[in-house]
Parts: sequence; C-alpha cells; structure tokens
Amino acid sequence: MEGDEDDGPPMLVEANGSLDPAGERLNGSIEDVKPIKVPITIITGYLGAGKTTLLNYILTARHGKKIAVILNEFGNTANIPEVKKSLTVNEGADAATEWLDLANGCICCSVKDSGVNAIEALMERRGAFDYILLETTGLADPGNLAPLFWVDEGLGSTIYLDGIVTLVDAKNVVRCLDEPVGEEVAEEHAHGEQALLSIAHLQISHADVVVMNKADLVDEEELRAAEQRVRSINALAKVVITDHSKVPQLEGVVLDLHAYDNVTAEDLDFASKGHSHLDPAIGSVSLSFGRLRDVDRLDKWLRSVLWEGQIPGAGKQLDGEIYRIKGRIPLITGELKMLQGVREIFELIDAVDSGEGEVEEGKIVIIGRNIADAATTAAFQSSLDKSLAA
Ligand SMILES: Nc1nc2c(ncn2[C@@H]2O[C@H](COP(=O)(O)OP(=O)(O)OP(=O)(O)O)[C@@H](O)[C@H]2O)c(=O)[nH]1
Ligand SMILES: [Zn+2]
Repeated sequence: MEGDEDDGPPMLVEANGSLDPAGERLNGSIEDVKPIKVPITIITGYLGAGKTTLLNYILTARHGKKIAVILNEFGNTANIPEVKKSLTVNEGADAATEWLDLANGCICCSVKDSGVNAIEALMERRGAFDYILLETTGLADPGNLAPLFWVDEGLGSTIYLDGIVTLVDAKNVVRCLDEPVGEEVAEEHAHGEQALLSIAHLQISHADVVVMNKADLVDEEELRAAEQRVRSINALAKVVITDHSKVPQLEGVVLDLHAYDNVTAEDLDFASKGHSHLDPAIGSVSLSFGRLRDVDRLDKWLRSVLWEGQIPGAGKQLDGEIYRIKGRIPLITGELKMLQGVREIFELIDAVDSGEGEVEEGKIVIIGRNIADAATTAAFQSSLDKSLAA
C-alpha cells in the first residue's frame, strides 16, 4: 500500500513551448505524407531518486522545444479498480484535462489502452509536441512499458519510444541493490517491499541512460563505487552524474536518444571490454563473431535463446532472464544489421548508414538476470560460434 504513494493522477504539462517549433516543422513538411512521429522518453527510477526534480528542471529550462511532460502527482491513492483519473495539461496559464481510464489506478498498467489515446487526443487539440516525457511510478518495471511504445504498430503511428532514462540516488543505490532479492524479480508486476528492491535492478537494467543523481551527498569514492555498480548491471547505458537532476544537456541525455532504432559502435564498446561482475543478480554479457553470410542462423539462435530460454547446444535451460539485447551484425556483403530487443521481443533491422565504413566484427550485448557469470558467458559464446558456423 505505502509503496503505491505516487500512483496518483498523472499530469500532462507542456514545457516552455512558446516558440512552437512543432508548428514550424509541421508547416515545413507538407509534402511529407508520413505522419510525424513524436518521440517518448520514459523517465523511471527508485522512489525519491529525483524524477520530479528532473522533469521540473526540464519544464523550466530554456530549450525552445514543445515538450509534453506526464507527471505522477503525489497522493495516497490506493489502487482501486476501474477508476477514471485525470491527465492535466498546463499551457502557460491555461489548464486542460484529458481523462484517463486507469484500469487499476496505475499508469504503467493502463498507458497502452488509454494513455496513448489521451496523448493523441491532446495533440489533435493542441498541436503536435516535439517530445513527450513520461514519468513512471517509483515501482514501475520499464520492461512492461517499453515494448508497448516500441513495436506496437497501433501506437507506433504517432508515438515512438526514444529511450528509457533511469534516475538513481548515488547515496542509496549500492545499499538498495545489496538488499536480498527475492523471487519477485521474475514477477511481471510486483508491488511488495521485496519487489521494490528488485525493481531497482530492473530499472537500471532497462535504462538507456542512467542519471546518477544526488552527487552532492556522496564523496568521490562513494560516487565511483555507485557508478561501477550501475555499470556492472548495465554495460550498455550511458551514465550521467548530476546534482539536483541538472543534466548537462537534454540532447543525448533525455531527448534524441534513438535507443530503439539505432545501435552505434560506441553503444557496445564499453560492454565489450570485460568487467568484473559486481552484482550477483544482473549483469551484461558481450559476444563477438565475424561477418555473416545472412542473418538466418543468428535469427534462429536468438529465437532459441529469447523465446525458449535455451542456449543451443549447451543442453540446458537458462535459469535467468534476458531483459535487453543490442547488437551490430556485419554481413559479408558489406551490409550492417542492427539487433534490438526487450525481453522476448527482438528485431533485426538495417543499420542507418553512418558512413563509418565497413564493420569487421559483429557484437551482441545481452543484459539479464543470472546470465553473466563466467560459465554462462562461455556457453553463450561457444553456442553462438557453433550455431553461426553450422
Ligand atoms: N541533496 C539532494 N537532494 C535532491 C537531489 N535531487 C533531488 N533531491 C531531493 O530529493 C527529494 C526527492 O526528489 P524527487 O524529484 O521528488 O524524486 P522522485 O524520484 O520524483 O520521487 P518519487 O516521485 O517519490 O519517486 C526532493 O526533496 C528533492 O529536492 C540532489 O541531487 N541532491
Ligand atoms: Zn503498475
């Protein structure tokens, strides 16, 4: 019950949109028949880590962008089935309200059905936004949210997932992660105290950017320890250190992340360097391989691992879970494919031409629970080698 304190009505607030660049962009692209897709960034993080502080900072920063911010208000609403909740839009002195039908009083469970509709209705009435930022409750597991915005064509029409930003509290994160983690980590949507701790792991493991906040409360040594711990859980995420959530810039930290439509060499670079496994629960595995003739064998291997939890040829079921996967796959033709996945959903897509020349080495990075120990890492690599050569 007490853990649900910020499941209150979400508020949609428009940040400093006075310059209305969206309007300009709309007018400038009349010949473009495709509807403009608005990027949505999910802001998640442990209770009290600084999510609201970050969003307020963005709301007041001078950026000339039209940003819709969906906030969770403080409140003490218990989860009551089938309640309608409001989504308030503030535009300067104006305030407008959309109604959200929150199935169990929690936006993360209902955003698919009504949150997106509300956002779309809002854009129809108010003009398109450049960006949408969605703050989830401190308990939300982003693994449930990400696929809704990422691959669902119905939603994909107007909104696409730009990335997940996870706020962590530099002072408390190590202690939180060291608390015993129960079986609840595997549960889809747990709200107990035990689960809360597990959710901290999940939120970090799904992050594309980790904002390590409250740097003012720790010394250099504590800060490095916290940063290393976060990187050991998620070697793919960019880590940004802040005081009062004052991110150095918005682009690449909160906006324009392209975390689900592009995989750069830099994204995979840190993960492939090999790191100590500081966290027994969640870690990252980096696999490498040469250029492939096509992606068929890799596709089959991925289906076995992600859909069946089976490492081909290793003769055992994975006793963990995979949360996130990214890769860059060069073909002998010179083409480059990119791999993107959240939990069991994955896609192999053509790389955007970055003009970086031919890529020689293929790389895949997997983040998950109970998969990053030395034995499992070796099993992944040898299985992949055999499957690709077969
Ligand atoms: N010392 C310090 N305090 C901070 C910092 N960032 C935020 N705070 C304070 O920490 C408290 C929680 O910050 P919020 O932004 O409300 O955190 P939140 O993640 O939105 O919290 P919930 O909505 O409860 O999950 C507030 O009192 C902030 O003023 C920081 O960098 N340093
Ligand atoms: Zn929920």
